[in-house]
Amino acid sequence: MSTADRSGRAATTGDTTSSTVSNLAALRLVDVVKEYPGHPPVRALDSVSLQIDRGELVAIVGPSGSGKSTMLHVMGTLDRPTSGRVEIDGIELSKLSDRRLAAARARLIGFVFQQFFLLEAMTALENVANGLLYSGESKSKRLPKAARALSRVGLSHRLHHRPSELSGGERQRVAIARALVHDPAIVLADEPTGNLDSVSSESVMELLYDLHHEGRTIVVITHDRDLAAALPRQVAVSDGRLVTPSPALVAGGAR
Ligand SMILES: Nc1ncnc2c1ncn2[C@@H]1O[C@H](COP(=O)(O)OP(=O)(O)OP(=O)(O)O)[C@@H](O)[C@H]1O
Repeated sequence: MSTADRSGRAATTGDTTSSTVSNLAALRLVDVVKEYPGHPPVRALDSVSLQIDRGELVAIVGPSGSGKSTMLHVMGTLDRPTSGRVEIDGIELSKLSDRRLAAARARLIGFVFQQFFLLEAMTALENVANGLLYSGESKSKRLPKAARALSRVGLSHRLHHRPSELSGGERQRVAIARALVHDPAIVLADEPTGNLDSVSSESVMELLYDLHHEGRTIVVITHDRDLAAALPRQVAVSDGRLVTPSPALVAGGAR
């Protein structure tokens, strides 16, 4: 699906019939609870319902221990909720087998992490092409797509550099290219500027903003209130609950 196909929010925003809400939604959490076992168990997410529409750039913001990482793991299907539903691009993921879930995750979601998670033995081009491994495409198709993704993030002059030969900001751009190369329904970025100096942070956030203007759906998880305040929508988390209700939920859209 093209980037343009993935977006298209503006035309129907405000119409909250359930079919329209589903068509608009890149991601929906419905009554999600996540408990970690223990004595007593820890309820890290407590009845969280949230809709993120296609083309949105959203900050999920909260202090340490509020449940942001747990939410990222549940949204990204890296961890299963104790109860509730997780839908991405209209597909309910909570009930899929582990094998199908891994395939859906690889197709639907792009991840960006604070620590970059690039492979040092590989060039930037190979690292980004790795984002297409699950697509089943041949290497001869993966490499030109990776080169285009690196060009999009301003790194066409660094294709054959290894991560250690790149600056922190450039490494994060490689990671963003890897997250985008398979045209995911949503990009989940966990503290994407957490390891960067202020200049690199600003330029990575500008890139995320540009990608949002091109129609990408991006969720930024952060503890940084200033960074969150600069994004078009903020969802605040406190003690595992949403402090700011999603507008779609207020309108009765997601239940
Ligand atoms: N594996 C686990 N087992 C038990 N409790 C956990 C586990 N992981 C997280 N928790 C608890 O769940 C709550 C939410 O943790 P989470 O890591 O999601 O918060 P966070 O907002 O991401 O914090 P930080 O910004 O410090 O990373 C915390 O009270 C934490 O102690």
